[in-house]
Amino acid sequence: MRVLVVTAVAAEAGSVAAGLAGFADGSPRALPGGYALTRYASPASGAHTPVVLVDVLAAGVGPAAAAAATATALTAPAHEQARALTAAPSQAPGDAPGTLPPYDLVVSAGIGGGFPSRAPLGTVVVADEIIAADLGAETPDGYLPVDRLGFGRTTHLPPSGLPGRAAKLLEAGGLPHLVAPVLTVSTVTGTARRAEELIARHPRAGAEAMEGFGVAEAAAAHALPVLEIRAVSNPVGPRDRDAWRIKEALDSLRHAFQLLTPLFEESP
Ligand SMILES: O=C(O)c1cccc(C(=O)CC[C@H]2O[C@@H](n3cnc4c(=O)[nH]cnc43)[C@H](O)[C@@H]2O)c1
Repeated sequence: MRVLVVTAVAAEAGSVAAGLAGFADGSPRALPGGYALTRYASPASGAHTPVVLVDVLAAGVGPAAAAAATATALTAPAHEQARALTAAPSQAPGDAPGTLPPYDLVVSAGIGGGFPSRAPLGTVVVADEIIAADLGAETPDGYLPVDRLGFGRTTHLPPSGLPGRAAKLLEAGGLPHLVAPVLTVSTVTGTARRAEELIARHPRAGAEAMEGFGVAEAAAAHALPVLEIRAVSNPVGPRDRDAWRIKEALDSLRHAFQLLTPLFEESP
């Protein structure tokens, strides 16, 4: 299994990496465009245990940065192979030194805002839908998402069963969690009115964050399955910076990845 985990910032990438207990830490790899990812490899614990490679990438904040960095990471094998073939034309692409492998699963991970009645601080929300919640048009009759305008889509679905398998692992580890839609927004919610609007449109939503849909768009362009994992750092609602619990959320994120590693040994 080869997994690409995309976070927004280095602190989130650090929590993901710290959760990959027992994994060997590879050196950072430079990608085109100035991106860098770090590879972690599971220990080979037996002849029949597949080695899991997890690449962790800090992509920047927001859906556009997330999509750009994820797409770059997903096309890097082609870049790397082309470069290796130019250097040594007789070499088969799969054997090229420095070749980055393709991936089996892409995961958007980080902290996020939780809708307080269902995802209080510290809860880990596993997305069963990844929804672009502000990609559309305002009209006198209300908001219209882009798909209702006849363009593109606003929802990506993880493979059926995968969020449930993730939830079982979190349950077994005693980590508070919820399987629910995660909204992707370009503007962090800062009023009760906006939070109510979002809930009216997406009554099952558990959390909001700023990258999931961008990561999912890039994964979909490469026909790869996607998952989103968010550890709640603050409530969605009126802006209150004193209410942020970033350190605790980063710790929940670390714990979540510690518990989720068996998921990466199965195919999605
Ligand atoms: O200035 C504020 O009021 C404010 C409130 C919450 C978060 C921010 C950020 O700039 C963090 C963006 C960063 O973290 C994720 N995140 C965390 N909480 C939320 C949230 O409530 N809504 C949306 N995104 C959130 C996000 O994915 C970004 O990577 C500022």
